Amino acid sequence: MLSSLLGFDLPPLLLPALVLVVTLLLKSWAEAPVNLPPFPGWRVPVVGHMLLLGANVREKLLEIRKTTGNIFSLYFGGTLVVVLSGFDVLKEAMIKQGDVFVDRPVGGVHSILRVNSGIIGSSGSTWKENRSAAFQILRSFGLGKDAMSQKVLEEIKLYLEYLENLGGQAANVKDTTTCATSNVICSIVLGKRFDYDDAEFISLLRSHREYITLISGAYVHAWFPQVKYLPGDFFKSKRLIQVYDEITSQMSHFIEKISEEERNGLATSNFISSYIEKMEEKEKSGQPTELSNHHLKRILFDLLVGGTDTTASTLLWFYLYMVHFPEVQEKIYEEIVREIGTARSPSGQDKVGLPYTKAVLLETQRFASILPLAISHRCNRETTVAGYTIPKDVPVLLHLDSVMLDDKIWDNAKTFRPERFLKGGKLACPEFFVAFGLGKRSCPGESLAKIELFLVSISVIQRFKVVPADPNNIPPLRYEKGATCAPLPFSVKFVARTAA
Ligand code: HEM
Repeated sequence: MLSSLLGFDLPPLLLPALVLVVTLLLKSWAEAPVNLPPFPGWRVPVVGHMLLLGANVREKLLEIRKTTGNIFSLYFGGTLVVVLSGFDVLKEAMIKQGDVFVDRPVGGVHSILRVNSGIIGSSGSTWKENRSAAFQILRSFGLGKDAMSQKVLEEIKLYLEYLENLGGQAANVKDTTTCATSNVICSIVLGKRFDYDDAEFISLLRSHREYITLISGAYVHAWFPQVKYLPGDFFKSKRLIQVYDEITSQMSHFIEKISEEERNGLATSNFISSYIEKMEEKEKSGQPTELSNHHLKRILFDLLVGGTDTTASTLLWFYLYMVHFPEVQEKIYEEIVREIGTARSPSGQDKVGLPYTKAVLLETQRFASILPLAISHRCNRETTVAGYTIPKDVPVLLHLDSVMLDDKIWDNAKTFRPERFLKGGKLACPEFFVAFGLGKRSCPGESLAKIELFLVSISVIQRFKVVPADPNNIPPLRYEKGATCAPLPFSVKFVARTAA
């Protein structure tokens, strides 16, 4: 009938396919809740807006913000997601309605990885009790106090020795820098550090990085979990689960080892023993508790993965910027010479001074914006933000990039200019600096990260000049894709200042 109307024959499957597409479109329109934040374009059946986002999601989201506004909706496959951009909208949601946006999404990738546990992946009372217990224990080990600077300085001594031994030769210091930052956490959590050439530990750290890279592509699994049943591993979902299992089994191994040392009276004081003690005390007293071995395993994962890669990536960006902006490096060195000199090593007490160096570190974090979408949240009841309705249980992305790289906030945001963090020679960090997130879930490791970044950077620049391996071929300012954006692998030289 249709063929005779058109005057030509339709391919046999075209008509049913057209009917299916139209039905899916009508169904998705009919189902869409009213007054949602606007969409940037058509929702394609099955894939939603995934094709619109393309391969460079980071650039695309910044572009969508320009055309669609500070709050917009997207469909990742069949899953509705809301993106919050710009400081005012983020503040309205994360600060003014902190309790509504405090939880993490459930389902999709979260259930595949069984991650509704520990700190980063949990919600509700599990999250509250475990985050509070973990950071209470970390504070008892000196987090946020001078004792922490001491631990960091012990590691820096060995890190500087390693750089010295490079003898000014070009090197990619990624593994060692990651190992050094991880050692600071390991010394508290496990009561021990690892040598920079410990192949097993380096392999564990590389697994962490692989996990961080793969998890950023995890939305494919979130909207289409069945991909794990497809032959092959095109979407890397099987590899993601494998890496996750490898890391968690390593965490179980750490717990078993410490428990055994504890039984044999050999354990030095550490986070694991303190957590188990806290958990047993609560159990004995009959108090209901969400502390458990299962959560402990995931907390170790959170602290080692969350606390290592972020700090190490920031330090790598710092080295890269020093090579790109040698005049900034020289100003840091002049400040170090003026305030500390070259005869003594930096100490925790120096953190009250060196405003220019601290401004450079803030600018490094702003410019690199290593967690462009933070970690996804969930709206736990229907609410309104910027006049739009966000339905209950919708995953919410915090578009930190939109704040850190906003020309309206930072004059000429795409230029590296540490002076923007100085006022009358003093450090001034405005509330728009959201590298550690904002609201109830903001980074609990901020004080540790800041002291590590500060002490490592001044210790390195006091002793070495960071120069390009090849002055005619400076490594580009490009990032590796992942949940955190580390710079692409690069080599530089650490030339001893006395020889420079
Ligand atoms: C430069 C270094 C770091 C940066 C830029 C950074 C940034 C962030 C950001 C943006 C979040 C997400 C906030 C949100 O969900 O809204 C976060 C969460 C978190 N960070 Fe950090 N972080 C750093 C270092 C650390 C360190 C050293 C530790 C460990 C001591 C740590 C532990 C955590 C944990 C456990 C969470 C999850 C908090 C929760 O879900 O309640 N981070 N961090």
